[in-house]
Amino acid sequence: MSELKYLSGFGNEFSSEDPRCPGSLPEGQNNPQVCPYGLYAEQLSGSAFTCPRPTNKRSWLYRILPSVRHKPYTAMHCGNLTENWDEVEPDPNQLRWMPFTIPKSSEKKVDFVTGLHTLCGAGDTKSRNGIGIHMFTCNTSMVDRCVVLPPFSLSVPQQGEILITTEFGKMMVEPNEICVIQQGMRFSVNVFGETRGYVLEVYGAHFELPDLGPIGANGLANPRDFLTPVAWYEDREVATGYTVINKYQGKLFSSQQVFSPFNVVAWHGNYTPYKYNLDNFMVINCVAFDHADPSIFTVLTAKSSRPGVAMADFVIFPPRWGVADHTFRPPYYHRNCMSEFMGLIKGHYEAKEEGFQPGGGTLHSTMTPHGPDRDCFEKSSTALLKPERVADGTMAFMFESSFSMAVTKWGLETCQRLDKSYYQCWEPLRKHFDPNWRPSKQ
Ligand SMILES: O=C(O)Cc1cc(O)ccc1O
Ligand SMILES: [Fe+2]
Repeated sequence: MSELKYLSGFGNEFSSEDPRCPGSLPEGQNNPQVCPYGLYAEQLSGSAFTCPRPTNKRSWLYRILPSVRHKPYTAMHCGNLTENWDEVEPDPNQLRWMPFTIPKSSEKKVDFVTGLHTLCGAGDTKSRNGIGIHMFTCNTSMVDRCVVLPPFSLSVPQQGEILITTEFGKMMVEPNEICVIQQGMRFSVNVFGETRGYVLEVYGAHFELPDLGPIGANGLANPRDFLTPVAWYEDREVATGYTVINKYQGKLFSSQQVFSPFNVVAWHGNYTPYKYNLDNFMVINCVAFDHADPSIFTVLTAKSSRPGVAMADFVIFPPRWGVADHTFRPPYYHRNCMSEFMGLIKGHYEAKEEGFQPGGGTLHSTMTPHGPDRDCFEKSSTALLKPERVADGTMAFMFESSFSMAVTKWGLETCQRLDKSYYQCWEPLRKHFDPNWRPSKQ
């Protein structure tokens, strides 16, 4: 496959034409009486028409046939995808999952949609307030089918690259990259072997770059490093039927059409899919003493209506220097009013060298205590505090959410990956309290 091209920037007003059709973007207006090349104009609105300019998102697609040319939707089997948060009793325990099992293609062919499994979440898509966290484990490309999700979804491939064909063009997303497919965008996923990753769905808010405050104009995830695909179309008739899968109010529906939906010859607008390579994150961290909160590592945030409170933040723990003086450097022990789901793309996580593996996960729910295991505590309390590389060759991440999430039956039982011994990593923590301790005289 030849190198794919991308447009750089975050939330820009982009425009793109498939080079096979020069002049396919109408000039000076969105709705000419007749579009160039006999295309149909279609608007994709990602925000209410009336949103203030900074949050108004829409794109115009110029396509061979409009999306509306399809047979009625019919309900389809949802597999392990759910939005039912009452399947099992609430569980406030610290939860850890071993790497989620990827089906062997010799045994069962599973594509991206069939391979989506809901792990935890909260809220509902009807009121557009909530989130869902899913794992995808698959081994086969989607053939003549695509999917459209109502929420905004952020995908984190962990094993195997994924080629995502969208109405805006194609994106190759490798482990250590993430991609965002926005509400209502149709996409199809090609894989090249056994593939696994994480998906965060946010029901009602766009992902934004966090404000930088006193950091200044640059840093963290820089806008220019976000990449949007360029227009690519196929004029392909599919006599046997092309299936468009629509996730609607938490359930899957399918509809048939006789042509590929990737028939957009040109488009313009500020509502697009995009990808981002986590190596481009400009890390800010403590250079004197104490442990800064992980919000300094926020790549993207989906804000709630409460100032400073996210429906979900996407936070990473990238390779960096640890230099803090007279400080316990690893994550502190804590209880958080936010929920913390963590995944691991590669390597290991500093607070737990063992047990938390790439392709697995942890959930520390609202106010559930957690922190370093015994080994980490003992080592870091006595370590010589010289400048040290932290997390080299690793990439852990966190979906941090203000929702108190429910875990699904699949997550607690069916997947059979729950590590029942997780709590034991804190059992060996012992007392160091010494009532006779006195400050040493300088
Ligand atoms: O729980 C965790 O491991 C994530 C985390 C990391 C950190 O550096 C500080 C707080 C925090 O929740
Ligand atoms: Fe935490």
